[in-house]
Amino acid sequence: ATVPARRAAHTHVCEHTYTPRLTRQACSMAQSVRYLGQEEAQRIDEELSSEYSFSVDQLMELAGLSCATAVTKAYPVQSLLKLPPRVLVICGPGNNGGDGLVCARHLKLFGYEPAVLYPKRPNKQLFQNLTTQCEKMEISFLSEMPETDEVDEVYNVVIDAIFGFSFKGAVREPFATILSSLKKISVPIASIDIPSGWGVENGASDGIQPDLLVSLTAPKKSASHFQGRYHYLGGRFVLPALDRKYGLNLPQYPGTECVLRLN
Ligand SMILES: NC(=O)C1=CN([C@@H]2O[C@H](COP(=O)(O)OP(=O)(O)OC[C@H]3O[C@@H](n4cnc5c(N)ncnc54)[C@H](OP(=O)(O)O)[C@@H]3O)[C@@H](O)[C@H]2O)[C@@H](O)CC1
Ligand SMILES: [K+]
Repeated sequence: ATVPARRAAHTHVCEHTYTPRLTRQACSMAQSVRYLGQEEAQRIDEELSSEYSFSVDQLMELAGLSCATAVTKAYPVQSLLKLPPRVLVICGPGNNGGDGLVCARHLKLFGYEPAVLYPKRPNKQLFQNLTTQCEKMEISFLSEMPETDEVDEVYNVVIDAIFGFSFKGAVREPFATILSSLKKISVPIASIDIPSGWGVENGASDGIQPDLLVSLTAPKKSASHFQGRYHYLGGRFVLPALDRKYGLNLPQYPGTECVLRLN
C-alpha cells in the first residue's frame, strides 16, 4: 500500500523522543549536538578563559545577547498582550545572574520593559558594573518577589537567570521561595542555560517548567527533559578547536544569527 503524502512527511522517526516537534532538518541538526555533563560544562567555561583568553565580560555579553534575542523570537514585542511590554528578570548570585542582567539591558534596547529582581548580589566589580548599566538604562530593580497574581497580571514573560551549570544540592533561600512561586504562575518562563532548581544533568520532575530554554555553548544533559515550546542554542563564541576537542558537534548558526532553534 502506498503511504499518503501527508503521512509520508511524518514517517521520519526522530530518536529525540523529548523533541517530538522536530522537522527532519532540525532533527538531524539537534541529533548531532552533544549534551554536556556538569563538570564538562564547567571545564569548557574554564578553558575559554585560561586557554583562549576570553574574559568573563565578553562571554557574558554574548550569552546575554543570545538570551534576549531568543526572547524576541519566541515572544515578539508586538505580539505581547499586556502593555507596557513588561518582563520580569530574576537574577541569581552567579554568572547565570550576570547573563540575566545583560539580557535585561538588551531587552530594554529591543523595546521591552524589564524589571529586575536581584536579591543576592555578589561583591564583584563585574556584577556592580552590569547593575549600574541597567540602572542607567532606567531598568527598575524590585525589592521583593511580586505576588503570583501580580506576576500573571503585569508581566508577559519571566526570565529565569537564577542558577546555571554550577547549581548543586537543595535550593537555599531566598531562591527556594522564589522558585516555588514560579511553579504557580501561568506566565511563560524563559530559562537561561538550565531551568533553575533542576539538576544540571538529571533535571527535576517537580521543578519549574519553562516554555523557552536557551542552552549556552551546548545543551546540558538536563535539557533532554525540557518540554517547553522553544529550545534555542546561544553563546556563539565557541572556537572550532574547542568544538573538536570536546566533540560538541555544534550546528552551523544561520548567517549572522546569535541563536539557533533546536526544536
Ligand atoms: N562558557 C559558558 O557556557 C558561559 C556560561 N555563562 C553562564 O555562567 C553560568 C554558570 O555560572 P556560575 O559558574 O557562576 O554558576 P551559577 O550556576 O550561576 O550559580 C552559582 C551560584 O549559585 C549558588 N548556588 C549553587 N547551588 C545553590 C543552591 N542549591 N542554592 C542556592 N544557591 C546555590 C552558588 O552559591 P555558593 O555555592 O557559592 O554559595 C553561586 O553563587 C552558566 O550556566 C551560564 O549561564 C556565561 O556567563 C559565560 C559563558
Ligand atoms: K537559569
